[in-house]
Amino acid sequence: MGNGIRTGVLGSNGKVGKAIIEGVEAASDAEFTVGVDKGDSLQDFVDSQTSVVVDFTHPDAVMDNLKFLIDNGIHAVVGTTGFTQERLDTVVEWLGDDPRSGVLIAPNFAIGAVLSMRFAQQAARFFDSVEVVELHHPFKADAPSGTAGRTAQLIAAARAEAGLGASPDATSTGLEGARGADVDGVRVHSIRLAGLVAHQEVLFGTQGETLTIRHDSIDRNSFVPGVLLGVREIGSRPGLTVGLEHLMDL
Ligand SMILES: NC(=O)C1=CN([C@@H]2O[C@H](COP(=O)(O)OP(=O)(O)OC[C@H]3O[C@@H](n4cnc5c(N)ncnc54)[C@H](OP(=O)(O)O)[C@@H]3O)[C@@H](O)[C@H]2O)C=CC1
Ligand SMILES: O=C(O)C1=N[C@H](C(=O)O)C[C@H](O)C1
Repeated sequence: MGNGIRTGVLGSNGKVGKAIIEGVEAASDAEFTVGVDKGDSLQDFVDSQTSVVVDFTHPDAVMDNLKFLIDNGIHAVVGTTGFTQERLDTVVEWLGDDPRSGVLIAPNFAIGAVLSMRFAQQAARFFDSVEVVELHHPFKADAPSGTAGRTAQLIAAARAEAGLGASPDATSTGLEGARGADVDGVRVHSIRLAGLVAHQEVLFGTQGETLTIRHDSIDRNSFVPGVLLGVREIGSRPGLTVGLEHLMDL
C-alpha cells in the first residue's frame, strides 16, 4: 500500500468518473483504489480500505451511496447533482453530532465556474435585470443544471439583500416555457446541444449597459483540480461542506 490518499470513484464508467480516475492516478499524493459503477458492490470501498470516495453518478443513486459511505466512516467528495435543501438536511442528520466522515457536495468543481458564481453574486445588486443561460451536452440527466440553480439562488439572495424587486418583464402572453424556469424569481434557460460540454452565461442589464459573465468547461478534465482539492481537504473537515468555494478561501 502506498502513501497517497486512498481514493475510489463511484460512477467509474461515466463521462466524468473516467476523467477523475485519470486525475487521481496522475496525482502524486493520491492513490486510486477501486471504481464502482451501476451493479457493482459498494463493499469494495471498505475491502480496499478506501479513505475518500468521489461520486459522479446520478441524482437517483447518490443518496443511497452517501448513506453507505457515512455509515462506514468513509469521506465523500460529491459532484452528482440533485441536492435539494431537504436532501442536504438528510445528509446532516445521517452525519450526526460527532461525524466520522467529511462530505463535500459541490454543484461545480471547475475553478472558473466557482469564480463565475461568486462574480455573479457580487454583480447582482448593481443591475435591474438578470437571466441565466446554461448550455450542456444532450445526455445530461437534469435541467436546469445544479450550477445554474445555485447561481440563481445566490443572485436572488443578493438582490433581496439589496432591496431589489423582480427583474422588469412585461410579457403577458406566449408559449409556456418561452421565458424559461423560475428559480427564486430568476429566469433560467437550459440549452441541450450536441458538441457542448458544460457552459453558463449570466446576463445582467441596467440603464445603457449589459454585463455577461460566461464560463466554459471545454473538457471534463476541468473538474479534476477541484475534485483533487476536495480529496486532499475533506479528511480534515468532518460534517457537511456545500460548495468548493469554502476550500478556495473565497
Ligand atoms: N459537480 C460537478 O462539477 C459536475 C457534476 N456533474 C454531475 O455528475 C453526474 C454524472 O455526470 P456524467 O459523468 O456526465 O454522467 P454519466 O451518465 O456519464 O455517468 C454516470 C455513471 O454513473 C453510473 N451509475 C448510475 N447509477 C449508479 C449507482 N447506483 N452506482 C454506481 N454507479 C452508478 C452510470 O451507469 P449507467 O450509465 O449504467 O446508468 C454511469 O456510468 C451528474 O449528476 C452530473 O450533473 C457532472 C459534471 C461536473
Ligand atoms: O451534467 C453535467 O455535465 C454537469 N453537471 C453539473 C451541473 O449540473 O451543474 C456541473 C457542470 O455544469 C456539468
